[in-house]
Amino acid sequence: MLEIDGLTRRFGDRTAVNGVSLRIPAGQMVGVIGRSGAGKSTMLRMVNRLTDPSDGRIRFEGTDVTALRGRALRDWRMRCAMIFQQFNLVQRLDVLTNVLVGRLNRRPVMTSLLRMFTAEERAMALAALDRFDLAETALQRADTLSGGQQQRVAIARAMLQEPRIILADEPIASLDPRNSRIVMESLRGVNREGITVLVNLHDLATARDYCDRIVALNAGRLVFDGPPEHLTAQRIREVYGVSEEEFAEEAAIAVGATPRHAAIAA
Ligand SMILES: Nc1ncnc2c1ncn2[C@@H]1O[C@H](COP(=O)(O)OP(=O)(O)OP(=O)(O)O)[C@@H](O)[C@H]1O
Repeated sequence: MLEIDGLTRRFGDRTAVNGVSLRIPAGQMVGVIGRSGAGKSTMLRMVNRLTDPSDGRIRFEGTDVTALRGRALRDWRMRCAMIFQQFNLVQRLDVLTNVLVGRLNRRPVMTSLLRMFTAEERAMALAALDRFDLAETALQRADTLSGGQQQRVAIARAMLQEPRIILADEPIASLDPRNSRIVMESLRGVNREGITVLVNLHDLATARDYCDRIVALNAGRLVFDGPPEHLTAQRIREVYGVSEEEFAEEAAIAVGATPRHAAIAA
């Protein structure tokens, strides 16, 4: 269980996340939605402690994540893998090594990359690539892969961390509809193994299609928390004061993506 209580983050006089409380049982797939600047990224980054909260508490299975320091904080970050919109692969390294990077935080010093990994770890990395249909790309440089393939490599890398939670910040915003589907299916696949997934999405339809639960933020506050079927077009209008289409367009422009309905029409 991930417990978030009164989580708040201020940047100067701006409150990016404002008193958010959530209980997320292990194994849930939670979609986080909201307009640009609503605080979605800040919330995810606080869970992983890339950003420190100004107030409030995060607990995971009884451990106070907000108080972790040093080694314990590094261990938490390993258990709580992040996936980003821009994949964050090391472009000049091959795909296999990029996946093995998921094991690196277990090691004190970075020396020669490949020699540091055991045969067992390399087998794990290959199995992860194979699972996402990427085994044949293992020895290619990362920058020769398509965006969708790179994002799947990022998911494979996250899996090598043996995470309990995956935090995905707009993982499909740079992808076309087909690759978006493949990546969302990959995330759903790992979720079905019992890994909790929190995924920021600008596209409501995707959130509805893939998530068990939707959490909506508006100006840092939690304004909706429930199953996808409760997030009706009318509810969107009540919460955000705009139609679902306007919401989608605005959010897509903010993350530099194409709204799904526009992409399909194109
Ligand atoms: N490091 C920072 N310094 C100052 N302000 C910040 C910082 N990070 C975020 N903010 C501000 O906090 C608010 C929430 O930003 P955040 O990126 O979390 O929103 P978001 O919902 O993820 O938006 P988007 O979908 O546009 O990425 C915004 O007003 C943003 O400008």
